[in-house]
Amino acid sequence: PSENGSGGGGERSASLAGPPVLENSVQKIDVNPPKGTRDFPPEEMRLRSWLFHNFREVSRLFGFEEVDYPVLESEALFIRKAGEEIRDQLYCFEDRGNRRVALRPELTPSLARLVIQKGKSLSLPLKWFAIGQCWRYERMTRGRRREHYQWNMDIIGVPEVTAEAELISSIVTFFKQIGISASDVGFKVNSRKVLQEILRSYSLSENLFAKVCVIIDKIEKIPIDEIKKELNSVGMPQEGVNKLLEVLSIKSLSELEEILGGAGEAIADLKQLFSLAEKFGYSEWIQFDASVVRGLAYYTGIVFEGFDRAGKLRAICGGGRYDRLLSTFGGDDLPACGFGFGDAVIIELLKEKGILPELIPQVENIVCALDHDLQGAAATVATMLREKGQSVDLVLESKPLKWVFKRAARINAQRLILVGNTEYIKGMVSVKILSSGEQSEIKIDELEYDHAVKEES
Ligand SMILES: Nc1ccc(Br)nc1
Repeated sequence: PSENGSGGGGERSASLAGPPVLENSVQKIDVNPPKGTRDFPPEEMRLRSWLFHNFREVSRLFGFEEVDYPVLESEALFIRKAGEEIRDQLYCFEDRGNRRVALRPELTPSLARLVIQKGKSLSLPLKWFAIGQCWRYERMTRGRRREHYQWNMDIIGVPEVTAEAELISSIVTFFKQIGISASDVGFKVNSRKVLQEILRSYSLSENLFAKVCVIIDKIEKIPIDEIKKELNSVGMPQEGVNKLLEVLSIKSLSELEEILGGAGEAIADLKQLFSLAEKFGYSEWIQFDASVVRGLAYYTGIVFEGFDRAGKLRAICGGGRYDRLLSTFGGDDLPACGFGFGDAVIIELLKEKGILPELIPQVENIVCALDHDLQGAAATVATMLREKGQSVDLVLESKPLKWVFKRAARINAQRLILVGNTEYIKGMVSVKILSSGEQSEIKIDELEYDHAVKEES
């Protein structure tokens, strides 16, 4: 409540009438963020900024351009009928214009929408990256988060597996850049074309494909009998189910080749990817795993996921080829592949490994007037330093020196600059290097000051 009293009738001073009574005495609001969401106060924001800086640095190294889209999209962008969890948990609602809208659960459909919108004006290949907040509405029974930030990298217009190899290389680069090695994490790599070839060999219709992938993706989350039941329920005959489950347990490409024969695209793609991995220098990071299909309906080819070798955490990142997504929105198909990398599991991994970065607030100068009538001079000194690119925490009110030193230590200032009368009239300020304690008087113009400090009137 403000000191001049607020609420009905004339102004009242607090001293006369006791604490001000707010009109309709508003109930204290809940100061926590909405369920499943996070605030980012300075310490947490430093870690997030560090993570995003590393995402951006790798994206720059790979020549990707940054893009972004509205967090709010038409619900239609995410309505897929393959039984995905991401669909069941869509954060959707009807807006005041009676439009069905949703907070985006992922970024790829927005990318597809923008590519269709831009159409022929785009010169391929596109290499776009984004870091965006994504949402889900999950019953809080599981107490899981409802928002996270995802780094996405996508290559549009390249049908060759070189695109997937490049994307995995970018993630390897990111891991190495933050101190994670191939002994900490790996990538499980597969191709959905394996499944496609099996469905074809049982002359099962292609529209089973997405649903079967979504079911298989749950293979480590629900009992195998449930998996079989769901596969049967979407129309897979028992014989096909058994063959499928047999293929999922294959451990090597040569074994896969025996089962599928050497003519299929699945084997060719996977062989090319592993050969490229050799050339990129990240062979030790990847392994074939026939059971990996990922849970998004639109993947059509190579899929991969980053995992922690200790087996304690959920997938760190995941991605793959999605050559048919654009046509599901009425656009002309373009070859496409990409990945999503969330901001949560990676932090858990860094904590597990004990390699979270130590991020401290940093400011070069704290400037303080030693008495109130020098506040203007202090502002002038601060401005001069800032114009030279120096960061300054300017003390904005009269404070005892003890307070100033305490604040200087808390914000980790490198230099304390005191504007005091005796020095000031000589055009000087007192400078203390806080790490060494070394103190000296410096001419203000030697602080790279480019115009005379005008006498305070
Ligand atoms: N898709 C999605 C969105 C938000 C969170 Br938290 N997790 C997954």
